[in-house]
Amino acid sequence: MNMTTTPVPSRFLPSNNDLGVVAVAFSGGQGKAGVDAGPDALIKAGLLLQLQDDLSYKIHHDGQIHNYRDLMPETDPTVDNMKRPRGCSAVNQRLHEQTYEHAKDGKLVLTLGGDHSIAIGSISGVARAVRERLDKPLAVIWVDAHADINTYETSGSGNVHGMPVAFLTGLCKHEIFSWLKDEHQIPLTKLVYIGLRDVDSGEKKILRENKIKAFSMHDIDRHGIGKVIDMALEYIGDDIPIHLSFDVDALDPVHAPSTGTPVRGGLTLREGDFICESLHETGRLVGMDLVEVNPMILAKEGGADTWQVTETVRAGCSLVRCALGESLL
Ligand SMILES: NC(=[NH2+])NCCC[C@H](N)C(=O)O
Ligand SMILES: [Mn+2]
Ligand SMILES: [Mn+2]
Repeated sequence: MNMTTTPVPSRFLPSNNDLGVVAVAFSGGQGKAGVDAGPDALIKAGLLLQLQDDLSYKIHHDGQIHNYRDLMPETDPTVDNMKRPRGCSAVNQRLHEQTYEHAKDGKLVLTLGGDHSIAIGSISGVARAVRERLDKPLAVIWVDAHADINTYETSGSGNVHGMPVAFLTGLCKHEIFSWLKDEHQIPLTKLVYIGLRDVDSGEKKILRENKIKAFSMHDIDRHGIGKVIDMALEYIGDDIPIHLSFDVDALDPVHAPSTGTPVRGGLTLREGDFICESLHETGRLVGMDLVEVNPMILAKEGGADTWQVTETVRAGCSLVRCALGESLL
């Protein structure tokens, strides 16, 4: 271990298998219906029972799948190229409080989405707790086909699920999101991407100009997933807690077809699980998001129980179990 770094105090780390769960039925960060049904599909597939019975977690879940309808404005017109900005902001502000409440007593926090815009709230809430308890920033490993680092100025779609990293790192600020405080930001030097293969040209410029660490599918092909994880963890350093934000579209559509923006040429099931297992092994994982499971997306092709939905939900459950300590032997 590098002698100049202070290890993360164990009093912070999730030690007693307490797991805070927040289920977020939100789809307003993008335009396709159905991603709000993701958490229900994951929970109905038995995810929380598996975590409790097989992995011995004490689950702290309010039993709800939050749609935050009380927070939704009646009309939510586009502002500065952001679609449904007020709903996105209000949901994330509430979610921020929910993940913060769990993380502040040292619980590991699992957020089930929902589209990826919800990482604005889930991650900033965990980052706030880490800052208060440890006076350290939070590192984020963002596993995704996409960089989700558009600002409202660079975004071609106007969908906020393509912007969460820009908000979380402070590259993008907006008065509608004024509750998001600078001190809960993720430093650009503590952010690592894995799995990228569909990055917009404006995003490439942002990645280059800010020297953001990113391992694309090309890098995974070249080095193998084991080496890529080693390099990612070395880059972050061994002295801070880690949040894993896993967009199911990082997996190849062969394994996770039921998602809104699938991109060919992605991770295998084992590569995805391996990333999660490796982060569990660090002992420094304090939060995880699993997002963009959309059980409705291919349903029109033969009812909601198509093999595509089953496979995607199974893959999502497996990723979470691996991040929370399931091992092969
Ligand atoms: N979380 C996601 N699946 N994001 C896809 C983003 C796609 C595109 N880059 C956009 O900004 O609209
Ligand atoms: Mn994606
Ligand atoms: Mn994403």
